Amino acid sequence: MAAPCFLGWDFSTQQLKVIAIDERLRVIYEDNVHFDKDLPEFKTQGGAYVHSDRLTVTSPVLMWVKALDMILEKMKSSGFNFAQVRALSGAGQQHGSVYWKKGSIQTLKNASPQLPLHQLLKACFAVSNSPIWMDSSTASQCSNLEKAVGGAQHLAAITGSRAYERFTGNQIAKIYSQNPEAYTQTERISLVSSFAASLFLGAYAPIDYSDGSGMNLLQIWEKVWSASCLDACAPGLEEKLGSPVPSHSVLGSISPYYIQRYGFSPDCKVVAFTGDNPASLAGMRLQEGDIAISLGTSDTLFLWIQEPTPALEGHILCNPVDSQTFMALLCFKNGSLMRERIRDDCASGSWDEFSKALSSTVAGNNGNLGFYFDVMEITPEAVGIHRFNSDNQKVSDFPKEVEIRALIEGQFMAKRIHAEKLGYKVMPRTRILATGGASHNKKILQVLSDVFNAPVYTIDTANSACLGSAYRAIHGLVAETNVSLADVVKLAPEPRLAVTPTTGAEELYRPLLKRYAELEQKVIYNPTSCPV
Ligand SMILES: O=C(CO)[C@@H](O)[C@H](O)CF
Repeated sequence: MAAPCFLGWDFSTQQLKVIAIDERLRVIYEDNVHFDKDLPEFKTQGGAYVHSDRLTVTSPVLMWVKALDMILEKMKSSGFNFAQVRALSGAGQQHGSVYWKKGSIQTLKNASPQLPLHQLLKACFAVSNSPIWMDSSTASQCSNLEKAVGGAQHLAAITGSRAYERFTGNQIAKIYSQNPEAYTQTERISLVSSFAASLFLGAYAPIDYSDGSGMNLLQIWEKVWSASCLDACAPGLEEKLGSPVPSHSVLGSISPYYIQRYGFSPDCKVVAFTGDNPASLAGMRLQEGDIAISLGTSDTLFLWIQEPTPALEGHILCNPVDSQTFMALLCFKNGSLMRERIRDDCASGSWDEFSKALSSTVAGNNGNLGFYFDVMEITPEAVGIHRFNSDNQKVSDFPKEVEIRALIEGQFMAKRIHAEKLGYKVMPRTRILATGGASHNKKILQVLSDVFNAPVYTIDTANSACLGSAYRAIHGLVAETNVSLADVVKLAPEPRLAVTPTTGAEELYRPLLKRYAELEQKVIYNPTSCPV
């Protein structure tokens, strides 16, 4: 009898990833399908289409379906034994939404194992290009929603966030107003996470509390849909969403399609999928007092919170591993794509040269500060590139190595400033847990450690959302017996200490952080006049 294993999936912005772990939590298989490279027929950039208005951003839903076909075929041809999979769970980029056309439930349920999913489902989506988290085109829907519930702070108090353009309720409202026929033709609306779970379940999977907290629709305290928010977005929405469930829920057994086509066991359980960031929290085994930083397409900061106070900035979500507590999330849209653009422009596309530039410039960059937002930034709302010299004078450019340090110091000072605005205190026991592509670069992590004056740890794999999903697959099988995720993952590799703060870092960055916060007020996007 093959040793049992557990699968974790991550339907992220740029790729689909899978990780298999055994009962001792050792990684026994990893694979991915990169959307741009492996599915060139969709012609995406970074897995998405940035539309000509520079605000609308979508991804083709059939690309995600075809990526799953491809990765399962890669696993099959590599001889992966699907029969050993006891349970699977997964993650999806948050806020994105999928619109299942009327009648699709039958196609899902009766999928013929002779055909790949992308052929079976090609007529199942009322909206072929799903809005995703990088979209900033729903400002009018956001103001309508806030007005309907009594203002931004009220909406934050109910749903954990004020209205954000990328949040799903506002995206649904836009589709309802601009494409009413598609909305009428829609029998089910999924998040990317619950859409992915539906593919494995062969039925519509429910939205989990944690990813559902990223929609401006869920009352995060009672964990039910807010009627006033639903009504403000579109009619008949509750029926299209279905009821939300705790993130550790076992949704059922895997669909017969996978048993017949790939040899999965009929006993393989599907555990609710969740958002990529909540799954990362599980993958990094975040504890209270830690700050987790996911350095991915977007840079995301998140912390474990017992008693949140929702604010006009950042987000409070239901905690994916303990539905009695919460997590706080701060998203910085200009993350790895911004770092890659500066690497290309200032370090001839080489991370080695990029790192050398960080080594050759002094901490604090002689007072030069920069704000780097190629796309409309979320935290704060600002766009464009803004450089200031040590006298706070705006300058049009920096020498290449100064530009590189200004980018990295600016990105991390913004994170500390906005985390402390959420009421987070960097304390002596604070650990920074870094994951994502840039967490492999020690020079970048050294700047992070110095700006926060805290040690930085990394986990063995940058795929924390994937790993967290595999951990949650195991946890789902025992959660009803009140076993905590921490108990389930105690055999997992400990986070590894990567760097500690340079002596004097706190004194050096304290005045710079103050200047950065003041200058940030000057670059905030003000639609009535062009930013500074
Ligand atoms: O918008 C975000 C979180 O609010 C991003 O981190 C997406 O989840 C990335 F997929």
